Amino acid sequence: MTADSALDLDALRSRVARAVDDVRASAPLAPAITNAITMDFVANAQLAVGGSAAMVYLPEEAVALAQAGGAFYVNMGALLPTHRESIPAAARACRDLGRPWVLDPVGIGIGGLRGAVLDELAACGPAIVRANASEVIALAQAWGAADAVAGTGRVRGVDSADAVDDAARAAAALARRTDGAVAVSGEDDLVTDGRVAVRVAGGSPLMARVTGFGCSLGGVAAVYAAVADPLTAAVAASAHYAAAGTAAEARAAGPASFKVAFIDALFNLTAAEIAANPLTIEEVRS
Ligand SMILES: Nc1ncnc2c1ncn2[C@@H]1O[C@H](COP(=O)(O)OP(=O)(O)OP(=O)(O)O)[C@@H](O)[C@H]1O
Ligand SMILES: Cc1ncsc1CCO
Ligand SMILES: [Mg+2]
Repeated sequence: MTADSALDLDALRSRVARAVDDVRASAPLAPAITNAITMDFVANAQLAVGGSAAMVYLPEEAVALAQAGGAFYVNMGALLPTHRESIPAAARACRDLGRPWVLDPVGIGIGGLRGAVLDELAACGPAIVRANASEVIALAQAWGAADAVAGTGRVRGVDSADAVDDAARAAAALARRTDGAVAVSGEDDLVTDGRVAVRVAGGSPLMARVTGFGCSLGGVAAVYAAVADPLTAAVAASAHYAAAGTAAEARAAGPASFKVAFIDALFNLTAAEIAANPLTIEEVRS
């Protein structure tokens, strides 16, 4: 491994620290179509890391914000009829503008509308897919990116039924299919561009006891995608979340106070502290 190799961990940490500084210096707008359950958490997390938030429902407004923003976030958590038009419209606008966008295919497999929308998104190349293990496996299968995968890809509502390691092959295949990055969340996160796999440790089990940590992580990944390449942006978001989760756990009495301490930690951690979060990097063997 050489000093300037893509596998060089010090270089990756430097890119993460620079992304943190760049977001705080430029406050990029990362507009979102996202679910109403966790919308408040998504917007507040985007603001706490230094970005800017704006949520819309309507197709025309989604296209306008795709033009105005540095990157766009699409979260399919709880679909309404308008999302049949607005989500593909936003994704197509981003593709045509060359604007990075982030997809969280929450609850893939529930009902028919999600499948119809995801079929249209397959041609729009998300810069980052951010999801839990079962959702990553299911999306890789839906988009024809993985023939033989471990795990079930069966989502239990919006929670994962699979471990992060079970989604590793599907994530790498999906990243090669989208020519972007895929971030699988869980106890340790796995971020891959199909060539390298970065593991992000740290965080807290309390992050799974509050709804919206994954949704808001996707919104923060979009903020970082406005200033950095997809792999760096996804690692920066996961490392920022893990470091903030570790810090917040030390102050929390339970899930509610943990969420408050977590948003404070997103805001207060230094770029060096975020870049120092436990990371490993390895080559993907296909
Ligand atoms: N046991 C754990 N230990 C450390 N970090 C965790 C743990 N469980 C989840 N996390 C972290 O919580 C965040 C969200 O991951 P999770 O897999 O719970 O997302 P999700 O299921 O999509 O969440 P949601 O749909 O509720 O928004 C990630 O940053 C992940 O690293
Ligand atoms: C609980 C829940 N239901 C639909 S979306 C969502 C937020 C976590 O994904
Ligand atoms: Mg989720």
